[in-house]
Amino acid sequence: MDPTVILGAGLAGLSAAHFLKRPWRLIEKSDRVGGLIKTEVIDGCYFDPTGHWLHLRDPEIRELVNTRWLPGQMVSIQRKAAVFSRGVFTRFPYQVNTHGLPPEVVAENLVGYVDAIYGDKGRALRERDPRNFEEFILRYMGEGFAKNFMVPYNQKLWTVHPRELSAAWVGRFVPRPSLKEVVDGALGVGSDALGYNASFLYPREGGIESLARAMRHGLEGGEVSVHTEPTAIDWQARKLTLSDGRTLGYSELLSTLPLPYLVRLLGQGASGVPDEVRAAAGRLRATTVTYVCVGARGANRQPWHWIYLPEPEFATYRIGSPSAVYAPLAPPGTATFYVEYSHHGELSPARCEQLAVEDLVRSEMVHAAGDILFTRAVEIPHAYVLYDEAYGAAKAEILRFLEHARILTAGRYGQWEYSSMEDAILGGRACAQAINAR
Ligand SMILES: O=c1ccn([C@@H]2O[C@H](COP(=O)(O)OP(=O)(O)O[C@H]3O[C@@H]([C@H](O)CO)[C@H](O)[C@H]3O)[C@@H](O)[C@H]2O)c(=O)[nH]1
Repeated sequence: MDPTVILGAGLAGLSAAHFLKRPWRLIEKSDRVGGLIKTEVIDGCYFDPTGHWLHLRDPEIRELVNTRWLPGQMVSIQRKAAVFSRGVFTRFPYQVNTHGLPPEVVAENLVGYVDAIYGDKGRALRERDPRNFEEFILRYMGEGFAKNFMVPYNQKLWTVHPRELSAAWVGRFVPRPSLKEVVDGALGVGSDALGYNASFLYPREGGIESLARAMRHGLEGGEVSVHTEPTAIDWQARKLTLSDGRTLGYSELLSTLPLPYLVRLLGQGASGVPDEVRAAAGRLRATTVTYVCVGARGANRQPWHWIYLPEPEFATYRIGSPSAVYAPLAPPGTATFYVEYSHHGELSPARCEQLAVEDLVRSEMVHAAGDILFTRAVEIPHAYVLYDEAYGAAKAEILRFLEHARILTAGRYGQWEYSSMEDAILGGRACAQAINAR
């Protein structure tokens, strides 16, 4: 019998292989498994593709990570994140930590919040569901928070105005503060533990890629092929053509590849895809993120694990510091950073490296440009999926066809969604369980 074929050996693909109870074949284009769970070492400094901190909620996944995949090798870290705005650092999340900002900004945020939640001004929005992300912000935070943080920050992150996005992705990721939290935060007596990532896990050694390596090491019942990718999928014949020219039959197919790319592969197979599915794939959009890995002379000047930069004077939306999160990620006397740039179309690596140096110095994360030891820009092609007007219907059209073609998808790219590492592991598990039950 042909194996279950899994396309892509990121977390979702590795997880599916782990949970499958039938023979499987895992196909990965790159030279190693992990997808974005990849750690590069530059001059003794460890860099993941931006922040890859594990927040685990599912008991089975927590148990697997802590006792099977990386037993005794995870460190637990309390988040220290901040916002840099109006020349001061305030703690993350902005909406419950405004103490320290200029008083007129604090007042604008507070008055806007009270108006939105209790006042006449917010009544219309309170009486219906938000039609877009801007309305969500205004409904749950008010005009001050919108103007002073949420709109400018999210515009940079998503590359489009929040009114062009729905709020379908916000879930646990965007805190909706209570009055007490907002007031406590304005007075500087709030809790530091709000939000989904108040604490997180990270491997003691080897960066986040250790997790992918450990998952691969524990796999049984199948075969991993790296340096291999499909060039066409014939869904009626249940066959893939591979980059080396061979064909591979499958009994079940699970794809974790970016959804538009999967549609293209199906279009290149003998069975083809309907025009409307191809058109739907063309309507799916995502941002590209270029992050710049930076090493700087001297210890970290700031304690922050990462900072958010809402103001347009900074081209970056967020700067993170692996060495601040976990000191062994850099040699003693070196501070490391990832500086993130979101864009559509061309933004050259050289330009990002130049911007990163300017942004690091102006945000006071690094003392002077002369302290920079190295910069290296890396591009993530589909970093954040855009939940724009086309998103819901286009994705539904594609998923309907995939169901008809009996192809499952999982993961941030396979499901074309905004989600966490744990969500990818859970998605892989759900698909494996569905296949096991067939
Ligand atoms: O003060 C703030 C800052 C941001 N937001 C909103 O929260 C949304 C989510 O932000 P974040 O958690 O940073 O999003 P992301 O999915 O990119 O998070 C990954 O990166 C790390 C870490 O944040 C940086 O390394 C995190 O652990 C990962 O899951 C954001 O879109 C803002 O709209 C806010 O409400 N208040």
